[in-house]
Formats: sequence, C-alpha cells, structure tokens
Amino acid sequence: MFNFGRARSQGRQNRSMSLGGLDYADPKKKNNYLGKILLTASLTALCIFMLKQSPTFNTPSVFSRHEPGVTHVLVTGGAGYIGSHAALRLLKESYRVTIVDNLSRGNLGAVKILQELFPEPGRLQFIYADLGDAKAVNKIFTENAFDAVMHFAAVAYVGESTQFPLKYYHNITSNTLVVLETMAAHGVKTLIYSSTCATYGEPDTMPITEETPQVPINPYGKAKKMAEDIILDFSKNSNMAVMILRYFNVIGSDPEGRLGEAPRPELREHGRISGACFDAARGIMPGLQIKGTDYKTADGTCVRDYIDVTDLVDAHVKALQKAKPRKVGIYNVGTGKGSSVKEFVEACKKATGVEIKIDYLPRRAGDYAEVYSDPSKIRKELNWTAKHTNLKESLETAWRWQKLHRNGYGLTSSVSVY
Ligand SMILES: O=c1ccn([C@@H]2O[C@H](COP(=O)(O)OP(=O)(O)O[C@H]3OC[C@@H](O)[C@H](O)[C@H]3O)[C@@H](O)[C@H]2O)c(=O)[nH]1
Repeated sequence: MFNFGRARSQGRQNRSMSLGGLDYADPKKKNNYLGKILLTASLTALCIFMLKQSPTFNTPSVFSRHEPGVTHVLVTGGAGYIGSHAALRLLKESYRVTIVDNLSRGNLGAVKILQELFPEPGRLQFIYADLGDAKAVNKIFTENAFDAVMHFAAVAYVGESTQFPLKYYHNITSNTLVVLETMAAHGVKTLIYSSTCATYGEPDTMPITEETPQVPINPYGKAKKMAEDIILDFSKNSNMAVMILRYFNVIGSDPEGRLGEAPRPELREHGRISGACFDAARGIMPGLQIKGTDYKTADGTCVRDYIDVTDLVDAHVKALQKAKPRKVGIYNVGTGKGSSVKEFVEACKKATGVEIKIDYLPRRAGDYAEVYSDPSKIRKELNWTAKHTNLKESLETAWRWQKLHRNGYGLTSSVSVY
C-alpha cells in the first residue's frame, strides 16, 4: 500500500537518517557528504514539487477539521465509474470530497480530471489506499474529519464472481467491515452504501420492491447481501444514519464528456453489456457476444432495468441529504422499466451508428432472467425519480465519452494493485 501521506512521513524519516549519519572528521568524506547533502536537498525539493502537484498536498489541515456548513464526504472507490461521477456531483454541490481508491479497478485519470475541475484547496483530495488495510484506513480517518461515507469501492462483475467467489466474498464483506468499524471508532455518523439488485436473485414477481425477498444466486449478490446484513445488524445498536441503495444496471456518462466507464481491458471477458457493445462498435472486439437466448423472456434474452449514472448519483445526494441518525433507509434505484439484451444492443447500434456484429453464446454463469425495479419508495420518500429513461440517449452520452477517450483514461488506467 502506498499513499502520499505516508510518502511525506517517510521522506521526513529518510532525511533525518541521512543527516544523522554525518561525520565531518575525514575531509575526503566531507566532500562526499556535501555531495550527498546537495543530492538529498535536490531530491527533497523534487519530492515536494511532485507532492505539490498531487491533490493530497492541498492543505491537509482543512481536511482534518470540521467546518460549519461544509460536509466532508469520504468517497471510497471514487476513481471508479460510479464513484467518480458521484464525486463530480458532490463537488458541484460544494461538498468537500476525499477519494480513497486502490486503483485496482478505478482510474487515476478520472481523479485528475476532477482535480482539474476543482483545484481550490480544501475541495478534493485523493488517497491511494486499500480498504483491506485496516491500519491505513484508521490513519485516514485519524487525519481527516469526515461527516459521511459513500462506500462504492468493490469488485462488481457477476460473471467474475462465479469464477472467483472468494475474491468477491472477501473484498465486499471484509472491506465493508473495516469501513464500518473505522467509522464507529471515529464517530462518523452517516453511511450511504452501494448495494445491488443482484441481492434479489430471481424473484417470482416483478417489479421488484424493497420488500421482495432477497435470494441472491451468484457470489456477487450473496456477498452484497452479507454486507447489507452486517450494516443492518450494526445499525440496530448505533446512532448511525444509514442509507442502502440497491442499484439496477448502471449506464451512461457525464453529459459533458469528462468522465466515463473505463473497465480494465484484461477483465473484458467478465465485462458488462455496455462495455461489450462499445468495444464492438469501436472495432476493439470483432463483435458482441449475447450470452443466453433461451431465457423465459419475450425475446429469450435477459431483461434488466438500465439506470443512467447521473440519475444514480442524484439518488446518492438525496439519500445523503435525507439520512437521519438511528434510521436505515433501503431503496431500489432503477427506472421501473425492463429492457432485454437484444433491445439494449439495438439501442447501442442506434446510439453509435455502427452495425455491431453479434454472436450468440450459451448462458453466462450467475445470470438471472429478468429484473426490474419498482422505484415508488424512493420517489415517495426521497423525492427522486429517474430523469433519463431512454436507453439510446443514455448510451449516446457514454458513446460521446468513448469517442473522446479512445484509450480510456490513458496510461493511468493500467495501474493495478491486486
Ligand atoms: O458481453 C456481454 C455482457 C453481458 N451480457 C448480458 O447482459 C446482461 C447484463 O449483464 P451485465 O454484466 O451488463 O450486468 P449484470 O446484470 O450481470 O450486473 C450488473 O448489474 C447489477 C450491478 O450491481 C452489477 O455490478 C452489474 O455488473 C446479462 O444477461 C448478461 O449475460 C451479454 O450478453 N454479453
């Protein structure tokens, strides 16, 4: 694990070690030492220069104290697709944001864009850390005064979860435990948790309400359900304000084309339908594979409820504003409308203007035939409703980003910790 804060303290240690070892008795050595001092001084200057370029350098004291009227939100996974869009929205709304990300799935490029948009001291800082490292997380909470946590960071591919279940159980449950324990230890009182429709599995009746029994059928959904249970049990004897948002299938991009979805190329085989469509439209892949055509749905392909990322982050801001101590709110975040994979691909062809070649494959492990939400609870209680319900229009915003960023976020997107 590396973070800029640690680099600074290590820099201090190294400096004192080199000065502590000076011995001026030998004139030859003295020249050596002068050389070393000059080298150390220039390296230190270089380090400081580089750190000043990094977002973490901006006035840590501002981040370490509560300020009346300023809500400081820790966004875990803020370098990822949804987390970065949430950070952008929070920053636009004048929240103070700290992003923690291990860059295993997220992109430093997304953080850099946010940093360029909000360069003022005290707005945004980035800390490179892994939530599995409880000591590092504790240090982050010690050095920062958070008012709320939005916990996005997680591995999140259904197919991958069936292949590497332990990775999913570990990452999703134990990291949530670390976040909760550290929040409790430091008195941070509000949690907005990213859950998923995958916790419902394959219910008998549609649409899915928050009362629909949760019977997940893949490790991703099961691990998210476990994390929800951990949070719910903890909240029974705590005065924490908790909001659990169960997302349906997230698509789209920042309409101004600054942020987008940049999945790891090496994870393409597990990738979501949106990424697969765009890869095919851009000719990076020879075509799109539709995985499963024999489901009991109108056209035989799976049905999902596609929610625009800008609507999703709007739900987060509303959840944050309405969160109350000792209360738990659980909400579906979807449009209430189901679309089949075939319909999705047709919309993608229209949005991109590309005639995507399609191969039909057998079912993917872990998939359920049909899920779509009943979003009436969130509409009633949080006054939230999806504004973007046209698949093609959401895909157009994503396609715009894809065209502007042919290499995703560039070199930074290949930084990997796992
Ligand atoms: O290349 C592909 C990818 C996906 N698909 C199909 O498209 C449908 C949607 O699959 P995706 O992987 O995009 O999304 P999923 O429904 O599996 O899960 C998604 O939604 C819920 C979120 O919480 C999860 O994080 C997210 O992965 C499935 O039927 C899948 O089999 C393909 O046919 N081809």
